[in-house]
Amino acid sequence: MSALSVRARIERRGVDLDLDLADGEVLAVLGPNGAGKSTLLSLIAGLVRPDHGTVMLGDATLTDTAAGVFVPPHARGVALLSQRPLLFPHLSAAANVAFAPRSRGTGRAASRVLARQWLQAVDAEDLARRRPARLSGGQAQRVAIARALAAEPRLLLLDEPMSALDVTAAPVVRRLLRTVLREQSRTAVIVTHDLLDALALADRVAIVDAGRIVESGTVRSVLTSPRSAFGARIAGVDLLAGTMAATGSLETPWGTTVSGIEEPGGDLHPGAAAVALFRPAAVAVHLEPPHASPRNALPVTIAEMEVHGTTVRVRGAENPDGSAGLAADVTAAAVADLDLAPGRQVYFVVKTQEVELHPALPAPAG
Ligand SMILES: Nc1ncnc2c1ncn2[C@@H]1O[C@H](COP(=O)(O)OP(=O)(O)OP(=O)(O)O)[C@@H](O)[C@H]1O
Repeated sequence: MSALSVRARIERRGVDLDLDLADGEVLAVLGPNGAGKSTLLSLIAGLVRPDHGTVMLGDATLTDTAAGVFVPPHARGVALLSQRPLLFPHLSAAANVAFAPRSRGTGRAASRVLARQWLQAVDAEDLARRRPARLSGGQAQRVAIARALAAEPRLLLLDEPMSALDVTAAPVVRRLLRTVLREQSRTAVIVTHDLLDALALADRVAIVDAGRIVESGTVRSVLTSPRSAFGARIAGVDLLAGTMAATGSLETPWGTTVSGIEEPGGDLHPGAAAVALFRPAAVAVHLEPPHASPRNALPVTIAEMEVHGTTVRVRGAENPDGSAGLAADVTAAAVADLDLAPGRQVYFVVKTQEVELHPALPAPAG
């Protein structure tokens, strides 16, 4: 049985989500703005009702539209930590933390003891008497984490918990969350824009795009072998999506053919949805297509160029399907020799054996 299972559709938000989480698993949810990441958390926390669907926490049904079940947020056993620590301004840090056990019916004295323990666990004991107005962003977030944990949730939801913190406070809170999530084997879903969070905190990554989970896997697999445009962008690899035209050959919706090496056992029959992946460092930039060689020559209009140390990343304009333009890493000398500049038409040349072909999820209908 899954620790968490979500199948939920909300028409007006264009969201149709399907997700399972194992006990003790930490899932990082990444995706572009407006993709539906916060909506996913709201569905689990009970802040939003789906039009159709279910949310199960272990064997407890939290939402079931068909059966008319909707457990209110406070009774779900789920704690939500948001970007800004929503502490009660009129209560001290200790009283804020004690509020969680108090509202579950724990006595005043016992709640106070628990609050002290949780503040200790987040290294914020010395802040116990302070009101939120006198806490820094990082300190307030630590207190908010203590309060979330003091509620003894079965599931922790984190909505960009580091995004409102400055550069010195973010690593401290990230480290603290890592300790909390790992040592206590918490089950958690963390929405983030920051790949570092996924690397530091999560076992698995799910990528949400346009209201759907378009990719899910271990942090490593998504970074080394992404299947979605967003996954490719965060992994820093080039990705072209299309369908298999023949063995070892993918065709994009705009008619570009890319040859590559098929994933063994990938079952890439002609017509199958697939992605071609290659590294920007494997791309050479030419002014003319090289003839008669087993290479791909992809026509690209240069959109921008960025210097990274001794290499220059040449980024092509967006692909006709709206996906991110291809990137090539070339030497500064090559940029000078070829007189590369934004607006120039060039060919990105990449050897067949540098291109991996993998099965992809078909594009969502509608
Ligand atoms: N309260 C709301 N009422 C109606 N629609 C909403 C509401 N909140 C979000 N939406 C819509 O639902 C979709 C998903 O938004 P959501 O906030 O879940 O995305 P997100 O991935 O969290 O984005 P971001 O990274 O910008 O926070 C968007 O189309 C958005 O406009």
